[in-house]
Amino acid sequence: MSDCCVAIHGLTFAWPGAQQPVLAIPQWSVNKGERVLVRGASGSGKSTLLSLIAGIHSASSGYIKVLDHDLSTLSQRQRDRLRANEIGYIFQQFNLLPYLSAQQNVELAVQFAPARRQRIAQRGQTVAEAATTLLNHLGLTDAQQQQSAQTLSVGQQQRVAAARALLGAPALIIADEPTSALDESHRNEFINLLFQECAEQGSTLLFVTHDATLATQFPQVVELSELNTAPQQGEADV
Ligand SMILES: Nc1ncnc2c1ncn2[C@@H]1O[C@H](COP(=O)(O)OP(=O)(O)OP(=O)(O)O)[C@@H](O)[C@H]1O
Repeated sequence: MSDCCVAIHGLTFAWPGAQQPVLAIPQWSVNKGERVLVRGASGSGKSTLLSLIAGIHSASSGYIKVLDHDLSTLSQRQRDRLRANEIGYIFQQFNLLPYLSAQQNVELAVQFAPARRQRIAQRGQTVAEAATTLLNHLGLTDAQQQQSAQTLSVGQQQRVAAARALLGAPALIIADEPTSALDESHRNEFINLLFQECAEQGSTLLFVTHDATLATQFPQVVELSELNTAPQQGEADV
């Protein structure tokens, strides 16, 4: 096993029907345990890049390796399994199930992820205990953990989404602009908690945002425009 968590080589990706690729990344890698911020303007392809790394969409050419697995050689089922076991995804809109409690939302993360359940068992915890531990660390009270997700504040929902991504220590945590709805102090506090939890369980963090002010929080910052050689919107006809 190499030190690489994500390795990209000669990647291009065009949406069906598009004349130009939205992404063309000759080379990029993220090592295990790193905390990387990818910054890019709205519409520059950040979410698209994350969906390719997560194996939700497939590259048009080139390869993406996640934990040494070349995604292009895996079947859809194998990609789904790799994503379930090794990638925790924090979505921009959190994607919580509104009528389930915070605790139930978190526990759902490992329902189809045997490797994540196994890592929890190896720590001597049940899934419910591990979910409670994470929600406690992320600052939700016992009462809040039993509330339905729809009755929580945006900041609390965001912490539930983070706990769901972290449960069972996936190798890679992907965060797609999860702080856009927060004020600066809550945003910084959330990022620090995320760093602590990733460090504790050895997860790599890949965080994308359009917000340049977040750069000071991260040990590594990458501008998507420096990775991506595809013509950006408005450049194609120049
Ligand atoms: N499902 C899709 N089908 C076709 N085009 C898409 C699809 N999703 C995104 N795009 C296009 O791909 C480009 C990049 O979109 P993407 O959502 O990856 O950008 P982003 O940097 O994440 O933007 P934002 O910061 O606003 O979320 C945009 O031009 C967008 O219109």
